[in-house]
Amino acid sequence: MITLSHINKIYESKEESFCALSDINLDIHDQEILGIVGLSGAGKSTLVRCINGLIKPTSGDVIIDGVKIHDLKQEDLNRMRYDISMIFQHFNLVSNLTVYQNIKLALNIKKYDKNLRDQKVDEVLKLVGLFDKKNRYPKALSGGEKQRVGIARAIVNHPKYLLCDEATSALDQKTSYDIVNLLKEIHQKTNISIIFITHQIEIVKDLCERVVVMDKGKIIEDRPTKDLFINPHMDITKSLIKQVIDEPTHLKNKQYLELVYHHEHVDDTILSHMIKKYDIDVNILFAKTLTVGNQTIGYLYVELIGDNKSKAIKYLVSNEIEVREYA
Ligand SMILES: Nc1ncnc2c1ncn2[C@@H]1O[C@H](COP(=O)(O)OP(=O)(O)OP(=O)(O)O)[C@@H](O)[C@H]1O
Repeated sequence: MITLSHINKIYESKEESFCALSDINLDIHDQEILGIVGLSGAGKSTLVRCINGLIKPTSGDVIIDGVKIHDLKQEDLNRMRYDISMIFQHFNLVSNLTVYQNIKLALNIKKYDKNLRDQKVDEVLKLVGLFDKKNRYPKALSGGEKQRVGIARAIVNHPKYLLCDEATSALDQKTSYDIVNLLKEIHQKTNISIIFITHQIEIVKDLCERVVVMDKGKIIEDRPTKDLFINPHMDITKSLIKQVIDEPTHLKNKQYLELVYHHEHVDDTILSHMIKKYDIDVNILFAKTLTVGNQTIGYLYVELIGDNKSKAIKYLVSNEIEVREYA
């Protein structure tokens, strides 16, 4: 388990001091897939660099499997890093080495004999689907293939934790989802913990069981993914989710209600009951479903017209429909 306890990070320069992380407290459990989302500048990269020991927090502790990593000697910290691998937005491959050699580099830190090395590289190449391209150089690979090499290099030593820093941000949508599916497959086969840092909440929705939202160096929400999509508490989370729902322009500057259907056994006739019971007219503006993990959430955008509007809303809420008013 990784525990972050009261982490603060202040960047000091001659001109100013800037607080990039403020009292971060977080437990990352073994074998979980955790998403860390936030807008640019929220502090995500600083946080990930504290976790892998690349930067030292100004105060607070990073505790990995019971060990405070910033108290370790450099040699012990390096050994600890075998357990924490990382993949990057721009892949960080060595351009004058082949795919095979890039992956083999990661094995140089341990004393494997040549046969075992070849076997391990071949195993991960098959897992990421690049066995037939092992002798290519990075310039002859697509972005998605480069990231597959990055993933293969990161997992070849069987680390316990995989940190992904904006790992899909440089890829198109289809390739991003291919990488997400590959990470899911690796998680299933190896039980590695995955910490996925991104500004793309749509990626997190398919990959992660739990999501932490950061803003201005603080954690502002830490929730199971489905709960976050059903009932986001903070404005930043709401606006991130709205981007995924792709609200049409005709809703801008209009008063409307967002009805969120999430209960598995929600009764489909609730809306028509409400219309009859409270003599309400409903104008349906827009509808959308989102699949979060293996569950579907329905979003319905409506105007309610009638004298019993507030009673009608109470009726919807009592029937397990989340209702949010937008003006
Ligand atoms: N070395 C540094 N010196 C001073 N300020 C820094 C330094 N590194 C980062 N910052 C500041 O800390 C804040 C958080 O930066 P960080 O890179 O962690 O955010 P982020 O959420 O990863 O953003 P992005 O998604 O754009 O990479 C930013 O305001 C940034 O300007």
